[in-house]
Amino acid sequence: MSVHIGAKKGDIAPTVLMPGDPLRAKFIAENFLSDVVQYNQVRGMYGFTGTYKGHKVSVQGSGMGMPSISIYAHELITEFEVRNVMRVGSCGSMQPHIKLRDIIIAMAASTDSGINSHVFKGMNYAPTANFELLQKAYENALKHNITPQVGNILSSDVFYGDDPDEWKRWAKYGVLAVEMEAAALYSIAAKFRAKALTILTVSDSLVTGEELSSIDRQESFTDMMTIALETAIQMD
Ligand SMILES: O=P(O)(O)O[C@H]1O[C@H](CO)[C@@H](O)[C@H]1O
Ligand SMILES: O=c1cc[nH]c(=O)[nH]1
Repeated sequence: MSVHIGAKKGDIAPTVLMPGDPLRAKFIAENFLSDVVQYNQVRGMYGFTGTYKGHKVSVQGSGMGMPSISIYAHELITEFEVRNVMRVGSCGSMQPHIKLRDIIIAMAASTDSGINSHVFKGMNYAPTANFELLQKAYENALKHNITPQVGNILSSDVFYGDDPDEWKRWAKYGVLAVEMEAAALYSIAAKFRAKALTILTVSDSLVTGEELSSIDRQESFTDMMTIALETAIQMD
């Protein structure tokens, strides 16, 4: 057991899907996995292990924001020998051509957070996805007739900011969308030589102001879940 994950060694698969929402983790386990065992309910941050097409896969909620995902990613990798982590999250589109429910694969994650500038003493580290996971996820998306947007995203510390136009600074430089965890996940995975990827579904548009409901965010992003699971079983 680690401080925040109440599992025994061996309870968690080497490849883990990580939604921010623990109820999205439950949805994935209940609807996509067989022979499911719940290994964690500490702090309500559910974690499950099951099989997908005969391969062992786990799904672990990360919570919202970089401090939260940092704790879970650190413990998964350093205490449970997890080697591949795929975040499956929601995001807000910053580009007019990226619409609600589109899929984004985050090749890189810019950030407004102080976490890495603290570690790198003010210099700028570039949190980057693992290429093997990215390539496999992209190909699996195409096989399912989904064409994902691939590029740079913003991992922000702020959901409700003061400046309603702040996002335009990032959009001007081609950043596709905003979420709140990928930069920390990529940095921690790199530090411990694990592989990480973030796949996102657009739940809001900062361009148009459209947004999906919380139940949609919890249960309806099945294309993203399928891409991640198809990729997971190629990592055995
Ligand atoms: O849907 P999840 O995976 O939680 O991701 C996004 O949603 C939350 C904000 O509503 C943040 O965690 C953000 O990154
Ligand atoms: O972090 C997030 C997630 C979804 N939508 C947003 O606008 N921000």
